[in-house]
Formats: sequence, structure tokens, C-alpha cells
Amino acid sequence: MAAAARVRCHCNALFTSHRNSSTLPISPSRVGFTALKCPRKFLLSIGDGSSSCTRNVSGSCLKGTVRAVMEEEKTDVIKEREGDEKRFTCVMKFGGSSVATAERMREVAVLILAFPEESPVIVLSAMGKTTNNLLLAGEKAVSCGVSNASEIEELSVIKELHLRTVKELKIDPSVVTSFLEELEQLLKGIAMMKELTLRTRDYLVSFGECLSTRIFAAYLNKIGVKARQYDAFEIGFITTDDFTNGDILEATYPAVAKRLYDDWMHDPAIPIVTGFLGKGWKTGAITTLGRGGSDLTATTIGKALGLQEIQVWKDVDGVLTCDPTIYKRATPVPFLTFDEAAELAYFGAQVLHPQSMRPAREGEIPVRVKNSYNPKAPGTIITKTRDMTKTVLTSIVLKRNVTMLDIASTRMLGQVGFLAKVFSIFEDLEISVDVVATSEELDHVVEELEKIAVVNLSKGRAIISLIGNVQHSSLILERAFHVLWTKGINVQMISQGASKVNISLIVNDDEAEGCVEALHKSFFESGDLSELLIQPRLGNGSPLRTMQVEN
Ligand SMILES: Nc1ncnc2c1ncn2[C@@H]1O[C@H](COP(=O)(O)OP(=O)(O)O)[C@@H](O)[C@H]1O
Ligand SMILES: N[C@@H](CC(=O)OP(=O)(O)O)C(=O)O
Repeated sequence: MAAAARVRCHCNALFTSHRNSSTLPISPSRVGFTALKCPRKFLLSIGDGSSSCTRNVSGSCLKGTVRAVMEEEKTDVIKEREGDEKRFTCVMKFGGSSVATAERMREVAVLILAFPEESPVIVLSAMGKTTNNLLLAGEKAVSCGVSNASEIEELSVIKELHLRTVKELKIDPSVVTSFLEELEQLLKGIAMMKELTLRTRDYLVSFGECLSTRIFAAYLNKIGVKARQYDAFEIGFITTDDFTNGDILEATYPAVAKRLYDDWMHDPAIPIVTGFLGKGWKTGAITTLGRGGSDLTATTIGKALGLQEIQVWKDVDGVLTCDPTIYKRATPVPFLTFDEAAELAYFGAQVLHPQSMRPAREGEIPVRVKNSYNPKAPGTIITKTRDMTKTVLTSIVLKRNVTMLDIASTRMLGQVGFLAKVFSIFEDLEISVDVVATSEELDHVVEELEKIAVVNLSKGRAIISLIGNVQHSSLILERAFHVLWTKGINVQMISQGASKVNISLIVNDDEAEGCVEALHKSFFESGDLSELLIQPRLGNGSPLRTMQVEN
């Protein structure tokens, strides 16, 4: 559950931290799928172990050739680069949907080989829904009894998926069997202990990425593309010991860079790194970076190695104007700033991990979001700055199941003291407003707040975040309120992020999807916003500072 708070005294409160943003023009993208048309020549060495032949192919037909070879399933492919020095140029992260089956893994191999001028580091998530299945299996193990642990349905699904995948890819099953046996033992252990601690939970879900990367590295090696598997927690991904939500520590960057470069110098091979995982700096135990954390693994590697580009490959054509599962006419957003992307992720767009923009922003490395199911789609490129002059709204984000706290001062403290006290209560209980908080935690907050204020807790709310150019806040608000008024929706609270890219509206959860659809139609499908920009009615153009609406 997420929380939003309204503090009533003499001024209003902002809940997002201040970030600077500027509006310089975007730099042209450095790599893209035009790479497929690269005219350079490659030497393909194709053999089945006993005999081999070589073919010279141009960059433009490399993908087709590799695919043909792979489809035949009987040859080795060795790609050699003519001449130029090999250094890592980009990191390519493939999410669970991109590597969900053997067929998808073949497609991903084709994609990687289709970037002939790239020397990539590969980051993989667990196959398909494996992380969810591991978590469900762990929860069932707590109460099913030791003798039933081997029969947990999700364990069978995980075993079946990974064994079928190695079979279909024709690689040695020993790559996965010992892990699957260990996983079963772990579930028996959980069943015996009748408890699943956060630390054990992280160890449990780590099997997903450990398995997928081993399978993929073995497959690349089998087809003659030299690859080396890495567990992130063994190569320097050091995190805080916050199990299920570890924070990457600075020491990670030099450690990861050293390990990957040293190995490359001694024995070049494409690194295949587990996403999502780290090692707690005090406990030395496996940690995870929060759901969707492989994006963060990728951007961390990008910064550590000072790469030219970070690519995150998903099952959608980039970052879209809203979640396509909420409204299917969402369309791709071609350009985003790190601020916009971070805000979008922070306010609940599942497409990117909330912390993943940080290393990219610090390293000033462009992030490209691509669709592994539709590689020709241009995707979204995320950079430090972009031309915002024609931008009104970029994307609409919905965060559901939010609890709103209405906090009114009892005037025991002055205004400054009151606000400081309110925020110190949140800080003491380690709850960030607008971020996940369990209802138990909220009970504590309310208990503490009631010592200094009258507190009203409203469940079943949703935050609709309008990510865009807050220089046009009046236009955005006029349009948004008109749309919602037409639908008879009462906005219960409004706040503007200090990042100048976000206006958030709180509405009832059960009305929220309809609101997103109506807002999307008005902002992205009516086609009249750009005309309004040509005839501005915005006075001096200074952005709205803060405001709050109560219904
Ligand atoms: N604004 C948005 N743009 C694109 N996808 C979104 C957006 N908001 C939510 N999503 C969801 O995010 C999903 C992709 O993210 P995710 O499942 O984490 O990908 P992966 O597992 O491949 O890394 C999409 O299938 C889509 O349902
Ligand atoms: N497998 C992890 C990490 C991850 O990043 O996954 P994905 O890239 O499929 O969202 C999860 O499901 O959370």
C-alpha cells in the first residue's frame, strides 16, 4: 500500500525532492537499430564440431545468417571482429518476458549478434514469471509441511520450465539440475523452519536469475559465441543489508569495472550477469534490489564501465503515454529526460525500476528502452536534457491502493515546528510519503501524529501523476480539471513535484482507470494541445509553485 499525506496548517507540503532540470536540446542518439544495416564485413565460422566452413557476411545480413544457422540447430557460430579493438560499448538488459522460453532466448541471442559494432555486457532477469513463482513457492512452504514441500505446484512449474528450456536449446542439463535440487532443499528447509525471513526470501528468489544466466551463457557458448556467466553478488555488487530492497553502495562501481575488465583482458567473452542481485556489505548474504531491479543492475554496470549506452529490452515499444494494460491506446514516448523517467518510475510505472535512473544520470549515459518482441520500433531514449518547448504532457501514471492521511494541526506547535515534527515522525518510522508503507506501519504513524494533530486516514485512493512540462502547469491543470469535472470526478488533493515534471492528483481508486482513459484521450488523442501552445495564455510563464485542493 502506498501513502499520500496532506498537511493542513498555513502552507502546503511537497512530497518529492528538489531536482534541477534544464531544457537544452537532446543530443542525437549514438546507436540504434540502424546498426543492423552496418555495412561492415564479418567472418562467420560455422561448424558442427567435426567440420566447419567460413562465410564472409556483411553487417546487414549477419542477423539473417545467424538466425538461419540457429534455426537449423546443428552448427556452431563464431563471430570474429575484423581489426578494431574490442571494448565494452553498451549494456543490454533483457527482462523476464524477453527470456521467458527457449525460443525467446534464441531471439535474444540473435538480437545481441545483430549489433555487430557493439561489444555488450548482458544483464538478464529470471525467465518469465519465475520470481513470482519462487515467492509463491516460499510462502506455501511455510505452512505445507516438510513432506509436501517437493510437491509445491510452483516448484514443479519452475523445474519443468528450466528443464524444458535446456532440452530445447540442446545444452547440458547439468547447468540447471544442481540448482533445481538445491532449490527443493531450500523449500524443505523453509517448511521445516515454518518461516520465511526477508533474508531467506532474497536467497530464494536469486535462483531465478542464477538459472536464466547459466542457461543463456551455455547456449551462447554452444553456438560458438564465447560467453561467461557472472553472479552479480560475486563480482562486486555490494548493497546495504536491506533484504528485498538493497541499495547499491559506491564500492560497487570500481569493483565491478575491475572484475569485468580484468576477465576480458585475460580471456575475452561476453559477460552474462544476473540482474536484481547483490551482496549485503555486513552480512555477506545475497540481497535483491527490489522488484524489477535488473534495470538498476544494468544502469549500475553502465556507469561502472562508462559505457556509451544502456539498453533495457522489454515487451513494450518503449515508455508509453500510459500503462497499456490500463488503456490500450497508449503510444510510445520517443524522448524522456532522466527526471521524467525517474518520476514516472517513482510514481508507479512498472516499466522502469524507481532507482534505475540514478546511475545513468550520474554517469550521463543515455538509456534506451526497446521492445525485444519488436526490435525495429525506435523505442524511448532517456537523456539528461531534451527540447521541452513543444512538450505539454509526456505520460500519465497511475498508482493504486494509496492511503491518504489528512493531518490538521492542533496548534500546539507553531507552523514550522509542526511541519518539522510531522516529517520527523515519518522519518523515524522510515516511511517515505508516496512510497510503499504497510498498514501496520501506518498505524504507528497515525498513533504518533495524533499526539500533535487531528489525523484522518482515507483508504482506497489512487494517485494519478501527470508527467510533463510543468512550465505549462496552468494549461495542464485547466485541461485535467475540465476532463475530470466533465466526468463528475472530485479531485481530493493535488501536489506538484519540485522536479518540475510532475503534477499529482488524488482520486478514488475505483474511479481512477476511467480518469486515466479520459485524460489520455484529451491530452494525447485530441491533437489540439500544440495549437494552444502557439497562442499561450500563460501570463509570465512561471510554473505553479504549490497548491492544494480539498473537496
Ligand atoms: N508508461 C508505461 N510504458 C510502458 N510500459 C508500462 C508503462 N506503465 C506500466 N507499464 C508496464 O510495464 C511492463 C514492462 O515492464 P516489466 O514487466 O518490468 O518489463 P521487463 O520484465 O521486460 O523488464 C509493460 O508490459 C507494461 O504493462
Ligand atoms: N526477476 C526480478 C527482477 C527483474 O528485474 O525482473 P523484470 O526485468 O522481469 O522486471 C523481478 O521479477 O522483479
